Amino acid sequence: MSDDLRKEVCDLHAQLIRWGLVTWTAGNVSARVPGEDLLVIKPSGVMYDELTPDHMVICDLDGKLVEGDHAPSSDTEAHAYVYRHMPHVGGVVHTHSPYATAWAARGEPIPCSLTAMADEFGGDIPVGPFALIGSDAIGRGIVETLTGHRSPAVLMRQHGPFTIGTTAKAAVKAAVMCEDVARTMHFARQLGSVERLPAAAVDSLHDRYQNVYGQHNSGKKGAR
Ligand SMILES: O=C(CO)[C@@H](O)[C@@H](O)COP(=O)(O)O
Repeated sequence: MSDDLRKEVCDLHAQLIRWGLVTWTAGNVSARVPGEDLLVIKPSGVMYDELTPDHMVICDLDGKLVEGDHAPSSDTEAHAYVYRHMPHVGGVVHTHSPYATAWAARGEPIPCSLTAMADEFGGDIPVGPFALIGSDAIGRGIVETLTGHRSPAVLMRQHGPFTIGTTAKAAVKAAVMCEDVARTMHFARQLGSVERLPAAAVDSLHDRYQNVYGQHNSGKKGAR
């Protein structure tokens, strides 16, 4: 198990704090261990400013602890279920970011009315079913909702956002962008009615952003 992956997952937890996506110990980030039926995730209930790479625990894809001195995150089984059923997913994130969680509290999908939503989500951000914590029920809801959907984010009803990505960094980015558009759409809705973008525009914007935007063609590393 590479210590690099433990450090990467630990550092990504700091991004949840940086972008205001979590309070106290809420939220979690995991990464699939390449080539292994394993995942790396934070320990349950440990303060973010205490987290170190050594705190990160390794679990199998049934959510069972394989390596580590701490009990794994409460959401480990949910993350594990996603990895078992969505082979392209390399990272899963859960937050309680306030604006996205307010949409989840109402059980209302965020309508795709912004070019930024078309770029990152390829359409609305959908709502998944309410599910109790501590089993794979949340994972089932994530997979049911996101399978066949372009969005990397799902608002689990009356709970909060979960995001997926080909890497843990991509899943964190989706969580950051989910909260950003949730906030903007909240203000837009407060001040007036909103209209979805035309489907053809959403397709064009999503394709450009996913395949052209940034340094795709320069061979240079970009933020992505
Ligand atoms: O919302 C939940 C569980 O889904 C919180 O308990 C979660 O955000 C944080 O739990 P952990 O500290 O990762 O066990």
